Formats: sequence, C-alpha cells, structure tokens
Amino acid sequence: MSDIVISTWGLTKQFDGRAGCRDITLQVPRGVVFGFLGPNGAGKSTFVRTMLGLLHPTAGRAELLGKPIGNIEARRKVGYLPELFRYQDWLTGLQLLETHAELAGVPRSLRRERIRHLLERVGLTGRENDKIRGYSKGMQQRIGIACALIGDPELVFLDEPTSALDPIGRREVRDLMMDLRREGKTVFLNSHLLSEVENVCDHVAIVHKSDLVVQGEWRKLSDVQTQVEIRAEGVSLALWQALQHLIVSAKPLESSVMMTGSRWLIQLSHEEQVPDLVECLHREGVRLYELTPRQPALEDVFLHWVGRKEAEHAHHRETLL
Ligand SMILES: Nc1ncnc2c1ncn2[C@@H]1O[C@H](COP(=O)(O)OP(=O)(O)OP(=O)(O)O)[C@@H](O)[C@H]1O
Repeated sequence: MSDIVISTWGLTKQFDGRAGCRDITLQVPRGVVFGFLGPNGAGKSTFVRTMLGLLHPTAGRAELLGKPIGNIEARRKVGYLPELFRYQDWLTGLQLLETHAELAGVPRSLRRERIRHLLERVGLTGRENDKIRGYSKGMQQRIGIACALIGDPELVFLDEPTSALDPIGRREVRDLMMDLRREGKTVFLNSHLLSEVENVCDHVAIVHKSDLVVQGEWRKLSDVQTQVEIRAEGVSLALWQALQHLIVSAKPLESSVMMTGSRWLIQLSHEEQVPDLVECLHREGVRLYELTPRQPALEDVFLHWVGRKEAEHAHHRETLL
C-alpha cells in the first residue's frame, strides 16, 4: 500500500479560459487530515471535483490511491461530501443512507449495522425516520458526512463540512476527523476556516486565486514568526538596536506601576531564537521577570505565505519583461 494517496502534477482546470485551479502539484500522505485552505473562490472545490473525475482537467495529471483519476477501482475507495449538496428531501435519512449503501456496493449483510454505526457517529440516531426536508442545515450536513463514509472509504473528501454547523457540531466533526485519522484513513478537508485547519490538520496546502501557494506540515508552515512578550529590567531601545541581528522588531507595551521593569513585545523569525534571545538578555545584564510566547495570528500566517507568493510572481513578471 503506497504511503501517498493523492499525487498531482500541474493539475489545471479552466472554465472558458478562466482558471478554476491552476498548475497544482501536490502530494497527500496516507493517514493524515490534510487541509486545503483558501478563501471563497480560490479553486478548492474545482480541484476536488477534478480529482474525483467529475470535471476533466484542462492540463496536468493526477493519481488517486495510485491510479489515474477516473479509475473506478480507486474511486470505490473514496468518499465525498460535496459543498452545499441538496439531497432528495422526500427521502428519510435512513432511506438516503440505504440508497447510498447500495450505490457504494456495501454488502447487504453489513448495511444495517454500518448505517446504525454512522447515524450514531454523526449524531442523528433517533432522527433517521424523519424526512430530510424536515432536517436543519446542520442535520443535512451530518447526513451528508454519513453518506460520504458509507462505503468505509480509505480516503474521504469533505468540502466545507462544518459550514452549517454550530460550535458544538464543529467540535463533533473535528472529533470525527480525528477518529478517522486514528483508523488510518485520510481526510482531505476543504476549508476557508483558518481555525478549523489549525485545530485538526497535520498537513496543509494553501490556495489563493487558483494557485497553490505553499504546502507542508502545518506546524512548520505556521512557524513563520514568533512573538514573545517580556517583562524585564534594564532594557532600552538602544539595547534592541544592538540586538538587531536577532530580533525582527521590539515594541514597548504599557507597563503597570505595580510591576518591576518594562514590558515589550518582541518579534523573532523562528521559535528556535527564543533561547538565543534569553541568552543575549542575560549576557547584557538584563533582569528577566516574565517571558510569554505568543502564537502568531492565523491570518498573519496565511497572509505571510500569500504575500511571499505574490512577491515571487511580481519578480518573475519583472524578469520576463
Ligand atoms: N462550473 C463552473 N463554470 C465556470 N466557472 C466556475 C465553475 N466552477 C467554478 N468556477 C470558477 O472557478 C473559480 C474557483 O471556484 P471554486 O468553487 O473551485 O472555489 P472554492 O475555493 O471552492 O470556493 P468556495 O469556498 O466559495 O466554494 C471561481 O472563480 C469560480 O467562479
């Protein structure tokens, strides 16, 4: 069994010459929750629909579970929750799941137990005999997730699975994704919600205006800047100037008269520089009372990578002229 479940090389889908997704080259390892992150209209759904063989790529190629896209054998092992999908609302939840179980080729002997288990997993036990027309948006999203999982897929694409859910529902779907990962399955999560991606995804690809901006482990991608708040005696602007080789910036913060020393917000390039900073301060005779690392705002991480990509594009255009 290959350790890579999705590979694409320059995958592009254009609509009448306009890009849906452009030149996407990425690899998704098995057994992770992979976040495909980008604002509305970035090209996330287009990419997923192309991977599933619902759209034909304009250029490039791709493999799903080691087989070219469109391969039926691979497609059988893949689940899909489309964004804003409308189910046959005259069916009950149970009838919908039975239909999908049949379509997915779930053996008859396994169906009843599989459906019972999934209803429980998505929190719809007891509501399975209600017509879908009577389901709230959140319940429709839950039954959609159950449909995506009915064939016990190795890989599941979830396109904005929590957009209609309240915070409790979001937490439950997050736990469900973690459970799937524990079972060795791979989840490909389309989301425009930075917090969702931060909370569940090990690996992330950021897309913006149809282009892939960056991909990798979220832990590494989010280590683009580190801020620490310190309270210390014996620091001054002159000291920060002397430490310019180490720090990106230093900003004074309000200090209370009740406190010893003054408070500063220091920006460093990487977390590894925090011990270096402490060592330097110690060497300079500074008395350190507090040091609190601050997580960079998720928006800052996102904007950092998008900004870098745009700067690269601008440079490329200039060199072409
Ligand atoms: N069937 C289509 N015909 C023409 N253009 C399309 C079609 N589907 C998508 N697009 C265009 O492709 C671009 C990417 O859309 P896509 O739906 O893939 O983005 P997305 O990242 O999934 O956004 P959202 O989160 O809003 O769904 C958009 O400019 C969109 O208008």
